[in-house]
Order: sequence, then structure tokens, then C-alpha cells
Amino acid sequence: MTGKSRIPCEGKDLPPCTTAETTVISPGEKAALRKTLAAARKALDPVQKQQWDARICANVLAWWDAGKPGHIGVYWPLAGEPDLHPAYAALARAGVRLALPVVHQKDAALGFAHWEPGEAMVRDRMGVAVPQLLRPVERPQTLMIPCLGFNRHGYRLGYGGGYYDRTLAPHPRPLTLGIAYALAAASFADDPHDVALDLIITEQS
Ligand SMILES: Nc1nc2c(c(=O)[nH]1)N(C=O)[C@@H](CNc1ccc(C(=O)N[C@@H](CCC(=O)O)C(=O)O)cc1)CN2
Ligand SMILES: Nc1ncnc2c1ncn2[C@@H]1O[C@H](COP(=O)(O)OP(=O)(O)OP(=O)(O)O)[C@@H](O)[C@H]1O
Repeated sequence: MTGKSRIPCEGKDLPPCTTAETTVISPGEKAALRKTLAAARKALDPVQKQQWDARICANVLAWWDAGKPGHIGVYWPLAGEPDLHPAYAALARAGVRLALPVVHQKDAALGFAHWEPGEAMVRDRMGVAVPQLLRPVERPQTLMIPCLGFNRHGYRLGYGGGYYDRTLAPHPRPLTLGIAYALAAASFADDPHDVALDLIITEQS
């Protein structure tokens, strides 16, 4: 990977801004932005998507190698999110404990459950895959978080449930690694409850 594919956030050597300055948008415009970004991601050519997923996996593993965190909250991909299963398998082989997010309750923080690649999964009410045998764990110190969109300050746009925002609110904050395709870069103002991600990894080289 190259340094460019990791986008450092919160004023740490920000790369040159290639988009317009962060813009305040109305809730209606935010909803429209979510729709546009989701459509762009879903329209990706499957072969292209696989290549980008492989690059993101390589970038994630290079990032892991630098700090070797022992417990990581990952995600099971939905709605065209980058599929990083090969990286998860490599992390598990390296002895990293993995956890998946679990929605226990609407309007609440996410829970986390221990997960090993290959174990039996079921879909929850929201259509998200979770381990059939739920083994709750504490919030990992390091979280990989899928982004529908992200802005140049490292703020994330999700599906609008506020689950990750609530999860990140309590201190001490975990180390957060946003995962997205570069096409998810967008211009929007952060809300007061938004917490900037520490780093965003894309396929970009
Ligand atoms: N991969 C992943 N897991 C996650 C999140 C996420 O953003 N991504 N979440 C972050 O908060 C929580 C769940 N949030 C969700 C937000 C929206 C939908 C949703 O729109 N589901 C569609 C089906 C999508 C599909 O399977 O393609 C639906 O119910 O119609 C599901 C879960 C916890 N797990
Ligand atoms: N820390 C928090 N405490 C209480 N409510 C919150 C908190 N963070 C976000 N919310 C609420 O959650 C709702 C959705 O927030 P936002 O639009 O930022 O979602 P999102 O980050 O795109 O979604 P998600 O995190 O689920 O992917 C907002 O109405 C907001 O008021």
C-alpha cells in the first residue's frame, strides 16, 4: 500500500482537499446524499469491487502490522460495503480476537459479540449477520467501521441509526478505522454528536 490510501484525520497531516469545503446540509439533503452514495456503491462492477476489496484487505493488514492490536471489532458486510473476510481470516490466524457489532436495542449503543471466521451465523431483525451463538464481549479498543460516506475531516456518514455514534460517545474512546471505497468521499458538515474517525482506509493508491 502507499501512504495515500490511509487518510489521516483530525488535522494530522491532512492530504490536499480535492472536494469542496465541508458544507452544512439539511436533513433532507443528508438523506439524498446517503441515497446517492449507496447507489454509487451498489453500482460498482463486481470485478472492480473484488479488486478494491483485495486492496483494502492488504491496506488493513499493513495497518495492523504496524500496531498489532489484539482485539478488533470488525463488521459483516451489508449493502455493498467492502467485504474484508480474507483480512479477517488472516487476522484470526495471527491470533487477533475478533468481534462483530450487535444491535440489541434501537436508539442505543451497539453491543459486541466474539466471532471466529467460519462459525454459524444467523440474520438478526435488521438483516445483519450475527453469530448464532452470541458470546458478548466488551467494546473492543479498536474498531473497524464501515462508512457510507466520509468527509475530509474524518467524519462518517452511516445509515442514519446513530448506532456507531452512540457506541463511540463514551470515553475512553476506541481507536477507529473507517473503511470505505474512495468514491464515498463527500462534503458534509458533522453534527455535534459525530465523533471523528482516527483513520480512513480505502482502496486508493
Ligand atoms: N456491516 C454493518 N454492520 C452493522 C452496521 C453497519 O453499518 N454495517 N451498523 C451500523 O449502525 C449496525 C446495524 N445497522 C444497520 C443499518 C441499516 C440496515 C439496513 O438498511 N438493512 C437493510 C438490508 C441491507 C442488506 O442486507 O443489504 C434492510 O433492513 O432493508 C441494517 C443494519 C450494526 N451492524
Ligand atoms: N451519542 C448520541 N446520543 C444520543 N443520540 C445520538 C448520539 N449520536 C447520534 N444520535 C442520534 O442518532 C441519529 C442518527 O445520527 P446520524 O445521522 O449521525 O447517523 P449515522 O452516523 O449516519 O448512523 P450510524 O452510526 O447508525 O451508521 C440522530 O438523530 C442523532 O440524534
